[in-house]
Amino acid sequence: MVAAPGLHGHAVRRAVGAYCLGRVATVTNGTIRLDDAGVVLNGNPVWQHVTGSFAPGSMTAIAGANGAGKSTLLRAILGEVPLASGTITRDGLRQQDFGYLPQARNIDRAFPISVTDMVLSGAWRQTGAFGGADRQVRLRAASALRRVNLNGQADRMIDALSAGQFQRLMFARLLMSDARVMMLDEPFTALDAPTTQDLLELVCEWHGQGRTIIAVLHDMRQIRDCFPDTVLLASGHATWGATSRILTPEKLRQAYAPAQGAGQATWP
Ligand SMILES: Nc1ncnc2c1ncn2[C@@H]1O[C@H](COP(=O)(O)OP(=O)(O)OP(=O)(O)O)[C@@H](O)[C@H]1O
Repeated sequence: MVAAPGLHGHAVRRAVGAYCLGRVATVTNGTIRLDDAGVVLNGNPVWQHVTGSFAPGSMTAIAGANGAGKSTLLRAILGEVPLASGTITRDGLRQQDFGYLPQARNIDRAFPISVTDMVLSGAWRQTGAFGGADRQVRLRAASALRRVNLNGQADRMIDALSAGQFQRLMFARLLMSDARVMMLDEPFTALDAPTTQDLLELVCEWHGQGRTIIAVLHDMRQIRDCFPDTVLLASGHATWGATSRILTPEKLRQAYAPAQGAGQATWP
C-alpha cells in the first residue's frame, strides 16, 4: 500500500487497519476542498464563488493585494469565519490537524509568559489545556527551540525577544503542534534575510514530510521559487492553480493595480 503524501503514521495505520478488517475503508484523505465558497463580512462580500482544492502534501501560496481577503480565506478554512455560500470540506481532518500562525501584528507579545512555556503551549492538544508537560514533551520543546536557533533563550520572557526571535519562537510552537496542515499568515513579513531563509527552510522541511502548507505571502519571487501552487485573490474572486500559470504579469497587474501604493507586494 502506498500512502498519499499527506498521510502520517497514525492515519496510515488506521487505513491499513480498516483494510485488514475487510470493512469499507474510510481512508483519511486530507484534502481541503472549497466549492463555490463565499464570505460576507459586515454586509460586504470579501470573495465569492471560490472553487479549488488543497491536496494532501501540497504547498500553496495565497497572494493578493491588501484587503483582498487572504487572512479571511485561512480563517474560513479553519472554520473561524462562517461561509455565506458554498462549502469547505476537510476530508478526514480534525481541528487538531491544523497548525495556524496568525499575522505577527495580531499576537499579543506583552503577555507575561516565558519562551519555554510559549513553546509548550503549542503541544496543548497532546497535554490538554491545563495538563502538565511530561519529560518527553519538554525534550521536544527544547529540540524545537534548537531547531529554530533559539537555544539559550528558553528562560527569557517573550516580550524581551526581538521581532525575528519572536517569529522563530512561533515556528518552534508550530513544530510542537505536529499538525498535518500548516497555515501561515505572512510568516516572513519584516524579517531579515537570514531569519527568512531559516524559517523558509523549515517550511520546506514540513512540506518534505508530507504536510500540507498554505501560506499568505507578499513576495512573488519567494512564491515562484518555493510554492508550486498559488491562489491569487483579486476583485472578490480567486484564480487558483500552478504558480507559473497564476503569477503572470497580466494577472498580477489586475490583482494589484487597484491597491497601487498601498500594497506591499514585490516581484522581480
Ligand atoms: N472581522 C471583520 N469584520 C468586518 N470586516 C472584516 C473583518 N475582518 C476583515 N474584514 C474585511 O475583510 C476584507 C478582507 O480582509 P483580510 O484581512 O482577509 O484581507 P487580507 O488580504 O488578508 O489583507 P492584508 O494583506 O492587509 O492582511 C477587508 O476589507 C477587511 O476590512
